[in-house]
Amino acid sequence: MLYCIGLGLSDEKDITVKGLEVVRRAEKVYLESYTSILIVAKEKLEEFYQRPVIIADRELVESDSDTILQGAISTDIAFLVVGDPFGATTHLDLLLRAKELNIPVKTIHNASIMNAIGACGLQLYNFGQTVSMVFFTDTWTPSSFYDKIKENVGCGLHTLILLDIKVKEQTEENLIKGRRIYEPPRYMTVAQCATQMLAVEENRGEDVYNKNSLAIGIARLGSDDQAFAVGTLEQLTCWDMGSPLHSLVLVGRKIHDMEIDFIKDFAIDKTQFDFHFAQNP
Ligand SMILES: C[S@@+](CC[C@H](N)C(=O)[O-])C[C@H]1O[C@@H](n2cnc3c(N)ncnc32)[C@H](O)[C@@H]1O
Repeated sequence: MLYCIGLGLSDEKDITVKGLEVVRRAEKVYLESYTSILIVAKEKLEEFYQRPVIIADRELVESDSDTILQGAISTDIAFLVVGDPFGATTHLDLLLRAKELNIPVKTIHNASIMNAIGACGLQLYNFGQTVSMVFFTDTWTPSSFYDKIKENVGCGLHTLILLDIKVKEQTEENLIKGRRIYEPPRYMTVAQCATQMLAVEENRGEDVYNKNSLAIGIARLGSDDQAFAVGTLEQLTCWDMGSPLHSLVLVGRKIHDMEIDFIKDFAIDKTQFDFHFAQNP
């Protein structure tokens, strides 16, 4: 059996009792390591689970999945995913391959950025499509997120923006020379996201949002030092929210008075909040 087990959002103790029971008896325990991270290192998980944990990078999960799946034909294999196994990235390719091999799959769910986001004070009912923001390069500034935000804004809905994670990146030179040397991991910040959003708005010039639009920066949701910062996109371009992971929510027009009262508490500048709120396009 292949068990896909959600680890929740913060540390080793977020795993459910059901999940922990499987981890303790599974033949092998893999940790998917490229779509999200916990605030603790793998060693901390191993100590708490009392089991060795094998890091599963993108290559192993997407191109070499049989290495994981062969074991699941006759034994129990635990595949750990930070957050919920079906929150954002769904690993459908792995599940389809398991199906082809007639391997039964069981999922043990957990909190995800997709549902815990309500902690920022905005109601899940009022969110539109979730979008992803990737790191722009000198030659690549994808803006497909913009059209989805435009649809959300058109309906007055909030937009959750998930931010890029780059692990095991290689320089052009190392890639060409086939060297397995990797750059340090990069996690997009709220400030980088706000900056890229404004650059795209300037290019498109459609005024879907602008520098006065209200947004909420979210950092390390679910951990003891989780942080929220409410401000205009312009304010957030230079707001430091500390260590990863970060997400950003663009606030929509459909907003209840209670949501307003709640988010006001996180305002970067409380004295300006009412003014900024009134200006929110
Ligand atoms: C692919 S998604 C997360 C999928 C994960 N399986 C889940 O259910 O939460 C990864 C992105 O979600 C956001 N994210 C995940 N956990 C977060 C957290 N604790 N605080 C803030 N943002 C988070 C970040 O933008 C991160 O780059």
